[in-house]
Amino acid sequence: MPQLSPTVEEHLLEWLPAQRWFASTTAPTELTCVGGLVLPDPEEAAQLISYIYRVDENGPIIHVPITVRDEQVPALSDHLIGESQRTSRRNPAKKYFYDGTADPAFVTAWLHFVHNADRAYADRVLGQPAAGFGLWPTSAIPEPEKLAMTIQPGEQSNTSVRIEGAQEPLIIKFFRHLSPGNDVDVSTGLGLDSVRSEMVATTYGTISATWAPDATTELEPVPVQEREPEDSLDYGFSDNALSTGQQPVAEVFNLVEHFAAKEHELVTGQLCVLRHFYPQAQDAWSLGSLAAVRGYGFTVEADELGRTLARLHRDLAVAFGAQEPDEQQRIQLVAQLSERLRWGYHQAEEVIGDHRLELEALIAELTEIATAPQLQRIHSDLHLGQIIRTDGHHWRVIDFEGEPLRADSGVSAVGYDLIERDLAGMLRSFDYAAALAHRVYFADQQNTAPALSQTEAREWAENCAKAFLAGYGAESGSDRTDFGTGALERALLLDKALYEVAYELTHRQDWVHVPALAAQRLLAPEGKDPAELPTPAPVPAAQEITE
Ligand SMILES: Nc1ncnc2c1ncn2[C@@H]1O[C@H](COP(=O)(O)OP(=O)(O)O)[C@@H](O)[C@H]1O
Ligand SMILES: O=P(O)(O)O[C@H]1O[C@H](CO)[C@@H](O[C@H]2O[C@H](CO)[C@@H](O)[C@H](O)[C@H]2O)[C@H](O)[C@H]1O
Repeated sequence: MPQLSPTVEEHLLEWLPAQRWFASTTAPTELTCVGGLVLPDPEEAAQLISYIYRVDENGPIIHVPITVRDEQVPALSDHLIGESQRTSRRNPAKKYFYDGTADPAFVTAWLHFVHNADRAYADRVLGQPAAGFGLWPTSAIPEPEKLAMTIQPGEQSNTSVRIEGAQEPLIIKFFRHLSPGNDVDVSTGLGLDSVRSEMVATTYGTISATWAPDATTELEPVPVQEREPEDSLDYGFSDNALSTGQQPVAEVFNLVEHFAAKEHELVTGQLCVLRHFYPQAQDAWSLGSLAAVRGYGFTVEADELGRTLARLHRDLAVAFGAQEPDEQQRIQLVAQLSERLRWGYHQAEEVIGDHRLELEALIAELTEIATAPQLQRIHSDLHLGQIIRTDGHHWRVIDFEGEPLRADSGVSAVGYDLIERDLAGMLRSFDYAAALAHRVYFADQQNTAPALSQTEAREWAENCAKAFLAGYGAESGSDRTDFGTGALERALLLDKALYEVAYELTHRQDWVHVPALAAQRLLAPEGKDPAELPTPAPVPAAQEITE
């Protein structure tokens, strides 16, 4: 059997570190295929493969859709993963590997798999349409040539693809880092849809898949090394085992046998979520940071954002329930928060300096809290970038996946979490927008835009925070004006700031000073003016602002 040289994995080991979503500080050395899906290409122009890989021996499980083509596609040149040569002397043709999320052939096949509620590999991979998507006529999904699709730009943890030209605009988020169990982004969207919440974009479906996370033997889901021309089948891909029922389970994909043999090692999770897309949407980070950089106020919007969050919390409580924590839950909650604080502090100490005593004093205060607030499903990684303004005036919340650096995010040890965590997330975000404005000011004193001095930046963030809390209070009927004064709220603000330091150390080192300064302030010894604390090094380069 001819092989391809380099192999797809060799290409991916080079390609992955350059992908924003891959987010690893160390280069991967090994990829083990632990699951996947081969989709049929009706035009038979490409092999459409969704690989599920384990990175290195114990690394993350990642999802990598690719297409394999015989010829280069100029329109996809920015998404070429690599090209390989067949090792066959008789037919040394080339193969081109593309990022499947950028290839209309792949995306169309993916949409059909969800829409048709297709099944593969003895039902271990399932297309699951929701909210009537399965009732759309097949013709509502355009042919690949007519599919207008764009990969969402920006700093995403996954890969989101906007689709226009279908019956309705859609957005598919291809999850990149997979976790077993019900994906919290998918389940939250479905739960909110079930109570007809207007705070989110309608969820249209998902694909569930099974993989063997600890597989020691490489699965061979995809014979990228095609058969010799004289073999009875050219590729073997056209007869893969999808629910179309035309073909028997293909021997080309050994997942079924592997699954049967190693049932105990299998886990199931989701590969994507499909939702309604709002083409004119603007996210609150773009709007807020632009306002800050221009020196405009943002309090009207901040008030609306507060009201939006209150409505979201109300709908989440209706969809998933809420409860007053009992004594055992209170203890568990404090223990979990303390653990998170220590984790964050450990990550951040090098940047923020020694504040161990203040941290332990805060943790001691936490244990004194007699009653904890209500627990319910929350957003859990809320910031300005997670709220979009649609239809000119309606705010909706997106991306319920939790904090990407935490495995337990979104659903705490007690099942639910504190709404105050979301409030803290938003206050931190106003601080970031203000810091961006100060950074532009600082980086370019000649800047014609009226960006903010440090004092003005603080004021801008404080005004936004006040308006946001007032909006939240008005809509929810609970006064939040003194948010941030109690131990629990200070702990949640600190928890977020420490997490952000860890996040920035991994992703954007030139932002680290923003949460680091906030953490220093939150940990400032009582009576000590935070301004006296050491200020992290200034950032020379201005962040590009897009309107
Ligand atoms: N339904 C939607 N309509 C319009 N834009 C959206 C929608 N969902 C997401 N977006 C945009 O796509 C981007 C990526 O979505 P998000 O769910 O935050 O992905 P990630 O988990 O990769 O960060 C967001 O910044 C947002 O601007
Ligand atoms: O949107 P994600 O789920 O990928 O969230 C992660 O990335 C965010 C940055 O894109 C990060 O947010 C931090 O930076 C924002 C400005 O870019 C700021 O508004 C947020 O307040 C700040 O936390 C988020 O923490 C991280 O989980």
